[in-house]
Amino acid sequence: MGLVQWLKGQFLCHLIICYGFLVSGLLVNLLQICTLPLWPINKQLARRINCKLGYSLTSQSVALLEWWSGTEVTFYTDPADYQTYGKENAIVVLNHNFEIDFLCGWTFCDRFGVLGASKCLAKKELSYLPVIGWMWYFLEMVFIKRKWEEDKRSFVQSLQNLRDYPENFWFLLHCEGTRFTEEKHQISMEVAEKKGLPKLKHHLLPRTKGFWVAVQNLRGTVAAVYCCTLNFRNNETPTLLGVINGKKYHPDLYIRRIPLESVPEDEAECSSWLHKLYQEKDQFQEDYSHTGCFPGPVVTPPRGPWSLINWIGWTCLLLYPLYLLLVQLVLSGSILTILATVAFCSAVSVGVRWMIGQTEIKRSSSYGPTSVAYLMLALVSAVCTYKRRQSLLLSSRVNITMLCLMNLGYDKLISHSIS
Ligand SMILES: CC/C=C\C/C=C\C/C=C\C/C=C\C/C=C\C/C=C\CCC(=O)SCCNC(=O)CCNC(=O)[C@H](O)C(C)(C)COP(=O)(O)OP(=O)(O)OC[C@H]1O[C@@H](n2cnc3c(N)ncnc32)[C@H](O)[C@@H]1OP(=O)(O)O
Ligand SMILES: CCCCCCCCCCCCCCCCCC(=O)OC[C@@H](O)COP(=O)(O)O
Repeated sequence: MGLVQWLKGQFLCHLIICYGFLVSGLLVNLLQICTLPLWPINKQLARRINCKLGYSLTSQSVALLEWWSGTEVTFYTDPADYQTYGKENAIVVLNHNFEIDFLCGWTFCDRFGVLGASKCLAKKELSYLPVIGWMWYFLEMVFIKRKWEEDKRSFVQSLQNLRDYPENFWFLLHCEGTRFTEEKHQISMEVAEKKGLPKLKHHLLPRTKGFWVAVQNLRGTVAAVYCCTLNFRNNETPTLLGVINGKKYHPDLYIRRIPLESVPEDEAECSSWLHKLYQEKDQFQEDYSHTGCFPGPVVTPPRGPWSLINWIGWTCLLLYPLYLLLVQLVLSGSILTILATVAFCSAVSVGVRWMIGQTEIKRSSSYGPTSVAYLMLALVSAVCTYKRRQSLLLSSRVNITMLCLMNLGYDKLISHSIS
């Protein structure tokens, strides 16, 4: 192992990286707050400034991936489509299987100059993430609770707000709505079977409502759907911790441009269209597992220097005051102050570790019912069928069980199991 590679694995380096990310992030958040008075006066200028600020923070992660870990995303796409990337607004549909898929997404955005403005449909919990979540709020990211009845108003409003966005943006949608796990896959394939849809091997069954609503509300604003299929060579299972440790991964990304006019307007037709798209994506993944590549020529734009320049700039800017502070601390000779500083640094590193934890699939939410709930439902529905019309007492107990399940958020599945 070379010296540089050894250095990349050292805790001190990680501490410096995290310190830079956190402090620059908080400064970016502060500057974003300062743009608040500008919104009512010149909204478009405020948005542009926020895009630049967003770039300044997000591109640090791109630099980490591309320059620190040396990971290069290989792009497979039609050269004619390639000419349009970055010059139009688009809805990006991407599989949700990997812990660093968002980082690969950001690299893709950065290569085509839309990183600062790009958005995604994200679960509400992400909006509370310190630094990143707060930044997204100013970038007009669309957050949802993943409960349609509660989401529909704010979802549509947030999309409508994007109609006059002053910069080209890509809107990322993980239609599966949650990250792939074997358990969720099994359950979603049961739903597929009930709906008479073909089974998918590499994807969860897509949820179609969010896609349809996005397409309907962004017609005339967005020119195309970019169907993106991401995989990693040699069955790699990449992690953010691996990237921070300087581990190089080998992602392949297949992008197909589909003009928005070819997406049906009617909800049911749009839903079938999306299911068909996922069946095609599944076939691409299946072929990839045999051949190790996607169809279409490789067209990878070179990595740009700006993410690195920005990262080095922030690091230098923030390391100097840190250095002065440490020197003063040592010279002061106060044990109490030194202990307080150590405690503070430990708290920071625990905080960042917690943030990194949000990217880990093992901590994925239970969105989409768990198999335990599924088992309980099967039980409830069997009891219902057997005892229906027999005893008032029993049916009232079942009703109580159902009410409890509804409280746990499994109402959708209950109505399905009954129907
Ligand atoms: C390499 C990348 C390339 C490019 C990247 C480009 C750009 C990147 C740009 C920007 C990125 C910026 C930042 C991103 C960085 C980090 C963040 C990254 C990711 C965050 C992503 C997320 O948070 S994912 C979670 C949020 N997203 C979604 O949930 C979208 C999908 N969901 C929906 O669309 C849903 O429809 C809904 C949430 C809108 C509403 O859900 P609800 O359940 O209330 O209603 P539905 O109608 O969907 O549900 C009922 C129907 O569902 C059926 N059902 C039941 N169980 C299941 C199941 N397990 N699987 C599938 N379907 C199920 C049920 O039968 C009902 O069917 P009906 O036919 O009766 O309707
Ligand atoms: C220079 C850079 C240094 C980086 C230091 C590390 C700092 C930590 C960065 C944290 C970045 C957090 C981005 C979180 C994005 C997580 C996206 C994601 O994958 O969300 C999951 C949801 O889609 C679905 O949720 P589940 O239902 O699967 O649950």
